[in-house]
Amino acid sequence: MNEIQDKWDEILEYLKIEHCVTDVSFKTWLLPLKVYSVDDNLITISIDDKMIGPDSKNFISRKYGVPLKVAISEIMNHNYNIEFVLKSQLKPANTATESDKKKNSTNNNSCSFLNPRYTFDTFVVGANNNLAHAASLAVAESPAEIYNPLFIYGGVGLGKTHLMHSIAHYILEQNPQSKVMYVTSEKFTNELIESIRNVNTTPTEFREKYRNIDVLLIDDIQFIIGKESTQEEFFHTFNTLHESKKQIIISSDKPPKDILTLEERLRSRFEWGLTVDIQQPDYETRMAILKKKEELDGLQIDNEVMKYIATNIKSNIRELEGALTKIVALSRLKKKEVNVTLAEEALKDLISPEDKKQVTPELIIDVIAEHFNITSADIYSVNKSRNIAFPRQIAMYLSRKLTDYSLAEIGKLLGNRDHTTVLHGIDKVEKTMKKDLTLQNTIDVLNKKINP
Ligand SMILES: Nc1ncnc2c1ncn2[C@@H]1O[C@H](COP(=O)(O)OP(=O)(O)OP(=O)(O)O)[C@@H](O)[C@H]1O
Repeated sequence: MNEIQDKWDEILEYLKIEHCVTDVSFKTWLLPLKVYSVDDNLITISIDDKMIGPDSKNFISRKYGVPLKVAISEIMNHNYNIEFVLKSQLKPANTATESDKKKNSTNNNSCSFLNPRYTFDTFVVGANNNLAHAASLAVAESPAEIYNPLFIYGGVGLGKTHLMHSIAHYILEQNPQSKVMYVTSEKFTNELIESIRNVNTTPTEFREKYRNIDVLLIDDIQFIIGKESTQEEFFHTFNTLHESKKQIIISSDKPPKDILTLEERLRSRFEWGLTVDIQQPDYETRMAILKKKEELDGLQIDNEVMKYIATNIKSNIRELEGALTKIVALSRLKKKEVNVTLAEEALKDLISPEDKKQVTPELIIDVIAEHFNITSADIYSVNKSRNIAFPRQIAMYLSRKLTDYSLAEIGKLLGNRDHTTVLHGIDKVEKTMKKDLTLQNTIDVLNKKINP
């Protein structure tokens, strides 16, 4: 096992060169593969399905199964059989290799969550985002030298987080020692609240964590609006980092001048560097983004279907990508080929004539799933593990608060549960919120995401 693990990077590198795998595909498909176990002649390889989706297993074994076997045999001088398993189906204790564990412990304070798919290579540049892209790349190449802070703003789902993660990946690739911290403003607020209450950390530790770094990326700053102590703390964090010539990158849904309730001293600081925006993509860019997703997901979709999606979904790239995923899922479910008729059926709820989004439990569930980094299917399922059960209870609570659905209807939607289960879920969230300020903050953020 150890021998194979030691040579794993070499095996992947061999495969990359021998099969002319592009950098993007290599990062997306091969780097997340880890040796889980070696039993006699069988190597079990885990796939990080949370990062690249459960469908990736078929694709990876079809496309890379044989080349990987050959690469192992070349480097190890021995023939092994291989099998792929999804990481989510493994016991947590077994999933991390020793080197993973080491990496996690040393990187604890930096980028605990960076999506490996969000890199400059996978970011499609169009007229709507070329300035934001160029500024982000410039900052990634020369942190704290040109634009400090870099302030990126734009509407929902237009690529702000993707660009921020790209900057973080790039800086870490160039300089792995660099202390890069990516955080949402919600997490920043929650950690501050916890530190004030001495839960998990103290105020001094909190300050040290955020002030002793080289690069701070703070996403969705609009969620600290109206939170006075968070604004105050962030003001001091900003000053300390800026004075010591550390790079700060901020994202928001609006430019600083339009964030009306933002304290003046923070607003003026946000405008010290460069402010760039991301607009809605034009038709050509939407097509290019769909093509990129098709390539990354190993799909082959009829061009007419791509045109149908790009013509009808204009304002949100997350929805554009989601539309493609929905069509593919429906085609698999119904065992029908992907064509425009199927696309019309799959997207009938998404493409509404008034183009006005209604708040429904389904929308609430999608937002919650994305927020907690689980899937909507998890929330609908019968899975009772805590990391899913609690977001499900939040879905019950918000569905009741924000829609006209009855307890029974919400229960039916959420895995055919009884109305008393829903009532219990709502009660649990309400009671927890009374004593837990971080949950109050999270619910507040979710509310704003659902009703931007
Ligand atoms: N130019 C692009 N090229 C490729 N993919 C993109 C591009 N812009 C956005 N995406 C994809 O669209 C999805 C949504 O993007 P992202 O999460 O970065 O948006 P956001 O602006 O941060 O949204 P929010 O306002 O909800 O925080 C992601 O899957 C991202 O990879």
